[in-house]
This record gives sequence, structure tokens and C-alpha cells, in this order.
Amino acid sequence: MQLNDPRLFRQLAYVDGQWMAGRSNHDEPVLDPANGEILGYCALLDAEQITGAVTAAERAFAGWRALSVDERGRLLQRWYQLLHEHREDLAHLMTLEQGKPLRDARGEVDYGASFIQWFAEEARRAYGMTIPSHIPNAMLGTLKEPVGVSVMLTPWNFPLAMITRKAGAALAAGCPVIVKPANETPFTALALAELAERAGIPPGVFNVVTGEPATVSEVLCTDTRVRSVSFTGSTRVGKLLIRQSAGSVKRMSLELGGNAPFIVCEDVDVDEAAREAVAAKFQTAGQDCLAANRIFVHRRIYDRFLERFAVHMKALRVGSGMMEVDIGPLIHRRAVEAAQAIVDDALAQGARLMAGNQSMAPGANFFMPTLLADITPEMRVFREETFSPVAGVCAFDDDEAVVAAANDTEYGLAAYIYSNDVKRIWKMMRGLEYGMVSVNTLKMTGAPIPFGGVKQSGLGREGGAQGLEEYLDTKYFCLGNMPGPSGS
Ligand SMILES: NC(=O)c1ccc[n+]([C@@H]2O[C@H](COP(=O)([O-])OP(=O)(O)OC[C@H]3O[C@@H](n4cnc5c(N)ncnc54)[C@H](O)[C@@H]3O)[C@@H](O)[C@H]2O)c1
Ligand SMILES: N[C@@H](CC=O)C(=O)O
Repeated sequence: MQLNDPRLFRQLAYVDGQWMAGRSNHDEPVLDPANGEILGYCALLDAEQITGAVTAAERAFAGWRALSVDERGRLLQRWYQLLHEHREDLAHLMTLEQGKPLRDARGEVDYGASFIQWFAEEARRAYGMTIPSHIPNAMLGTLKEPVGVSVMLTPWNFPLAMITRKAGAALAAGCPVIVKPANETPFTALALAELAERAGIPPGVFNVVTGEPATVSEVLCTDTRVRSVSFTGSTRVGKLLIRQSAGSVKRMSLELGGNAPFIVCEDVDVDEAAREAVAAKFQTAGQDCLAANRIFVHRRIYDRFLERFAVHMKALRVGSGMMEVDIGPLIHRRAVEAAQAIVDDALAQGARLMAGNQSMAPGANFFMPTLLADITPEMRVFREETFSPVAGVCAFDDDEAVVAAANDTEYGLAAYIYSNDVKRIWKMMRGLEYGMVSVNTLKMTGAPIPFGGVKQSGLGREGGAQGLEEYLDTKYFCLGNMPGPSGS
């Protein structure tokens, strides 16, 4: 692996400021999804080693929370700067292990770094308040205190930003952190640990454990010293983590699956809307919780939209993320098989294949962008998050029906509306049961916004002022028998 700074490529876990090997001889190979080559190995820590990470974090907690917000902020700002200084290497590592085009990986480094900077500043505003007292001669108020040891289980589709969006907030709030990256993409996380160490973040405050996912989550979710668990990934695993954490009643923050509707009204520029829909569908090769999953188009513009969508889709270049492409490989062969099964199911139930030719795929882990028209609620492409470059489109006739169809899912993460009629937009936006609604734009995320879903898309919010609150407890105080009048 060719990096400007080879020390960023780490194959050991990082616990209590030390690089740690697994005790078994079964480290897991990490593959380049573009060609199946082994990039390196992910250490599989055992249960005792993972418990050791909790002990280290618990020990580090007192010192970390005792720092002033300025002191913590300075260390986080230094970490942020180091991410920028090593942008090329981080992007390179990410493309190798995740597959996304290098251009997108660079974008993710910038996006991920922005959370660290934003929370370093936002922690200054972790205000408590005074409460007008109902008790004579008492002073009432609240303080914000860090919740304690915080665990982060992160996915393979955004190997950097899903860590920094959680860890930036937790660290700024005064919590020590244990990250468990996806085994498909551990190297970006371990490079972040190397940079955290260089930034001067003390031992035990930022730990990265790697291991067999079920073992790691069992140990971390049942340890009573862990006070908060944050996960981004599938709803299936999210539910498992809720069950594992129930015995010790932890804070939970869950960013789970989505099934985003993309609604296109008849008053828009059809070509422009089709271009945006293609971008919304195929971002991160469709392996994105924000990816447009069901595209609803007003019947009056339906045929023209399909034609323009197909044109823009066919212009997408598919290949290794190291080349000038728009779509890289899927994360592994299973994902390709899952995408094909969804297409087969839709075709068997009457969907029309408008474009997509899998025989053109440049490798075993690639799935060619595919456009299915006339999808219906009975089809898997409608009901499930495809997490692949498979676009499903259907026509709608009236606004109430399309909002009802969009809400006909257990998910509620993000929705898109394209229209120029403000009253119509407002009505639809209020009717959509989603945590985030984006109107006439694809780009909606960023450090200042509360990212998250409703229904089975998750609990809590990441980013923004709400993202910091996930790592803060409110302590109420009542100072009784004070010498003066009640506080107000
Ligand atoms: N919201 C997101 O950003 C996001 C990210 C990745 C995957 N997903 C979801 O996952 C589905 C496909 O991905 P997949 O097949 O890898 O899903 P998956 O549920 O098998 O795995 C998702 C992640 O969870 C972790 N995981 C698996 N079992 C675990 C356990 N017992 N304890 C703790 N962590 C565990 C894995 O390390 C993996 O990175 C998609 O349909 C999508 O819904 C969502
Ligand atoms: N694309 C999302 C991550 C989910 O997959 C984001 O922007 O945060």
C-alpha cells in the first residue's frame, strides 16, 4: 500500500494509547472490493481485551472530563488539522478498503473532519440553566455533565465520517470513546487513532477495538461501565444492540436503515429533476442510507422523466475507485447477489427493465446501474432498502396518495421533494413521516444539522446541537435554605 505516511496504515487495535494484537491466530483479512486482493488484516481481540478497553476508557474519564472545554477543543482542533494534512492518505485508504471513488473519499475526509471542528466549538455552548424556584429560599438549576464511556459501532459505507460524527460530539462533551469499526473497513478508523495520538489526545480517551462483531457488541453492550451506545448500520443489528443493552439501561443513539422516497412533481424541469434523482440514487453506489430508494414521478411527466433518467444513468462510469469513475464496487459479492435478487423479484412481478446490463460489470463485486419502471408496493425494491445501484420508479396522480405511499414503510430517515409550488411542498413536507426532508436539493447533510430518523430508522440525532446532547446528562440541583430570596 503506497501512502505518503506509511505509519497511517495500522493493522492492530488501539487501546489505552497502545497498539494491540489479537491473542488468537485468526486475524481477519480485509479485501479490496474492487479486485478481491488482501489489503491487510484486522486484529480480532478477545472478550478480555475488549473489556480491557472499557477499563482504560473508564480510567481516562476523570481526567478527560476535568479538562476545560478550551483544552479539549484545542486537542480536537489539532486532530481536525491532522485529518486535513493527511487528506490524500486517508482518502486513499478509504477507497482501497471501501471501494468508493477517490473523489468521493476526499469529500468524506472533509465531511468527516468538519464534525470534529464543529463539536470542538459547540461544546462551549453546553449550557445549563437556572429555574425560577417554587421552594422558598432555594436556588434551582441544571448542569450538563458527560454521560461517561461511550461506544460507537460504525458501518463500512462511510468509514470515516460515521466515526467522527459520533466521536467528535462525545469527546467534545467530555466522554471517552471506544470505536468498533466494520471489519470490512478498519484501516481508516485505525488511521484516525494514529492521528488522534499525534494530536495529543490522552491514552484511553479514544480507543479503536476490532474483533468479531457479535463478540464485541455483546461485551460492550452488557458492560455496566459503558453508558452510551451509538450505532450506524442495519435495523436488524440495531434491534439486537437494543436487546443487548437493555440489561444495563444505556443511552442509545441509532442511525439505521432508510427507504427514502424521492417525489417529483409535474411543475419541475424534468431533465434537472432526473439528473438530481440519478445523483440521489447512485451516491456511494447506492450504499447510502440517504440514497433515493423509491422514485415517485407525477404521471404527466413520467415517460419523459424515465427517458432522461436513463440518459443520465447511462453516463455514469463504473470501475475501480482508483480510476476516474462515478460508481465503484459494492462492498462484497453478497451485496451483488442481493441486488440481483431484488431486480429478479421486481421483474417477476411486472416491473419494466429500462436500462442496466450486468454483463458489462467490470468485476465480480460490481453491479451495473439498473433502472426499473412501474414498481409496486408488492415488490422488494419498493419495501426494502436496496443498498445498491438499483433504481425503482413509479407514477403518481395526486399528492395525498403519494405521501401515503411514501409513508408506507417501517422506515423514516430521509425524503426528497422536487416542486416549485411552496404550498404543495409545505403540505407534503408536513405529511411525510421522516426525520429529514430535503426540498429541491440533494445536499442536506453537514455538521450543523440534526441527522436522524423516525420509526425503525433510528433513535436520537447526530450532528448539530442535538448531537452534543446525546453525550450529556442533565443534572438538576436544588440548593435549599439559602440566605437570600429564591433564585429566579
Ligand atoms: N445506515 C447506514 O449507514 C448503513 C450502513 C451499513 C449498512 N446498513 C444496512 O445494512 C444492510 C446491508 O449491509 P450488511 O449486509 O453489511 O448489514 P449487516 O446488518 O449484516 O451489517 C452492518 C454492520 O453491522 C455490523 N454488525 C453485524 N453484526 C453485528 C453484531 N452482532 N453486533 C454489532 N455489529 C454487527 C457489521 O460489522 C456491519 O458493518 C443495508 O440494507 C442497510 O440497511 C446501513
Ligand atoms: N450519507 C449519510 C451516511 C449514511 O449512510 C451521511 O451523509 O451522513
